[in-house]
Amino acid sequence: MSRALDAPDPLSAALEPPPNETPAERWAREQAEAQARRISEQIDDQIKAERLALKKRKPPIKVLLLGQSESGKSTTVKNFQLAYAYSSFLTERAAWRAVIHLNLVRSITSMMDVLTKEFSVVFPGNDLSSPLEPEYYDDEDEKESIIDLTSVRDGLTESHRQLLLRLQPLRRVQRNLEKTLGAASSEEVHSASGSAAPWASSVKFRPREFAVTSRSGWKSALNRVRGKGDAASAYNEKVSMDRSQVRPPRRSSVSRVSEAKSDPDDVEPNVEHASQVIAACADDMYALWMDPVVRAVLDRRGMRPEEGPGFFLNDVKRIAMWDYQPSDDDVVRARLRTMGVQEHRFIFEKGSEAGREWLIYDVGGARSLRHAWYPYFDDINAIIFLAPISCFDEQLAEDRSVNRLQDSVMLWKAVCSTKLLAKVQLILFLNKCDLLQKKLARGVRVKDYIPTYGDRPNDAPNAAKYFRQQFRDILLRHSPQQRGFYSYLTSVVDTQATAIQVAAVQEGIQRNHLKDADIL
Ligand SMILES: Nc1nc2c(ncn2[C@@H]2O[C@H](COP(=O)(O)OP(=O)(O)OP(=O)(O)O)[C@@H](O)[C@H]2O)c(=O)[nH]1
Ligand SMILES: [Mg+2]
Repeated sequence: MSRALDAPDPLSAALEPPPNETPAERWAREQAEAQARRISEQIDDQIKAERLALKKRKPPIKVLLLGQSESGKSTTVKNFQLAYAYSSFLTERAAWRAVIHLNLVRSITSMMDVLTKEFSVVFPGNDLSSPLEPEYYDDEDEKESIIDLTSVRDGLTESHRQLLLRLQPLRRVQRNLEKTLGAASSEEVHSASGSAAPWASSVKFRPREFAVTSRSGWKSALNRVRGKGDAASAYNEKVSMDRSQVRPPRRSSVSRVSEAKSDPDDVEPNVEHASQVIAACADDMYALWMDPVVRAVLDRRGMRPEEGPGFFLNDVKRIAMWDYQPSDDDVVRARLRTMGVQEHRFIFEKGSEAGREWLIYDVGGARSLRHAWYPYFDDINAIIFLAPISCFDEQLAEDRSVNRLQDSVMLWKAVCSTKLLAKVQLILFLNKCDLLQKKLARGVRVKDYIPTYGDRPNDAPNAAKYFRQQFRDILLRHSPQQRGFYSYLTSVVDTQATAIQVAAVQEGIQRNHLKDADIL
């Protein structure tokens, strides 16, 4: 035992200063040791602070946007982006150009479809067939539809027929843009539409079981065209000097546009080519939209592009320009369908909630996509439910036997009565008030579609009040436990008015969340 104590301790031996250390060496060694100690203490402090911050970190507030297709959910997300994440809004803005071009072209081709039906086949293949060379057209379908335009009716004249002929290349542009942007750009409705609220009629749904979240949101569609917009504007700058010489797409100009296509090996349809054709068709698109005879035909057929999604015809000249860059308002009004469930992150930079993260989930509203909602119900703080109240006289695209307002009401009732959502704050946006106003002003009567409306005045304030009351009654009657009714009359394409409402909603959700967390 005494021998063991007498033996040199290997640890202290290792820490001992070297033998024969000079005073200068000793000073240097002690300085180095002090510095090492300081660094080690700093690291310890940092680790402690990080641990503390992790403990204190506020959990994100999660908000789910619900409502039928075209109710305005994604447009509401854009309003949140404008208010709280403007830099990410700006980053995406240029990429919306292709979507806006597609929206514009689709309005024109839908009008062309209606007008084409107005011409009947009287003399197929006679002298009135297309004045343009057959090889001008890109494919057989286009040739067929042209040859059918052989007579005139209802005030439509030969000049209208010529206009339609010159606009034919837009059909190919539409197909190419749809192909480039992917499934979200299509408004195609699948026949197997499903019920209003699939989770309410089935017991097989379990929270989070099938959750598939795309963090990128509409970015996946926009990313396909990102960068190409920049290339397009560079190219457009180059050719804009020559713009006065570019005629509407008669054979010569279209072939010139085709030649302008970047690379013969590039088999991908591309947005640059689309914008060349669109620019070349600008005057004809404008002429078609402004033509009183055409408007009368559309009116008779009950077609109102100005009340539909992605309406840009009033801005055709600006949007069809070579160097067009979307404005904030253009982006808000652009229509791109949501597929699946998309997550948007916001981090608040100012105020007492600085650093708080918000997750906003935007869902696809078509009936066939609603089964994907349920997995998000178990872990959510608030739901913003969008009910477009201008749709009282319209049918669901996915099931023509169902009135759109009726579908919203069924959906609201299902959301209110879902037990899993009993404690979730519900905020109702009675949306598209601007369209409601226009519709009633042109004489559409609510009571013709909603008999219970009775003889109340047929104006927007009274109709909105009545609809609000109906939604309120459902919430009170069907909620599993008592909860407040928060509602807003909105037109979410009006970014100024919506900014105020979005701020109120954000504050309301936050207050409710803090109250729940027993902080207030
Ligand atoms: N005039 C008018 N148009 C609106 C309003 N809200 C939305 N829109 C337009 O309606 C179209 C559809 O809006 P979205 O926000 O894409 O609809 P959504 O609910 O996300 O639709 P899905 O993604 O299919 O579920 C867009 O073109 C919007 O610009 C509104 O209050 N007034
Ligand atoms: Mg959407």
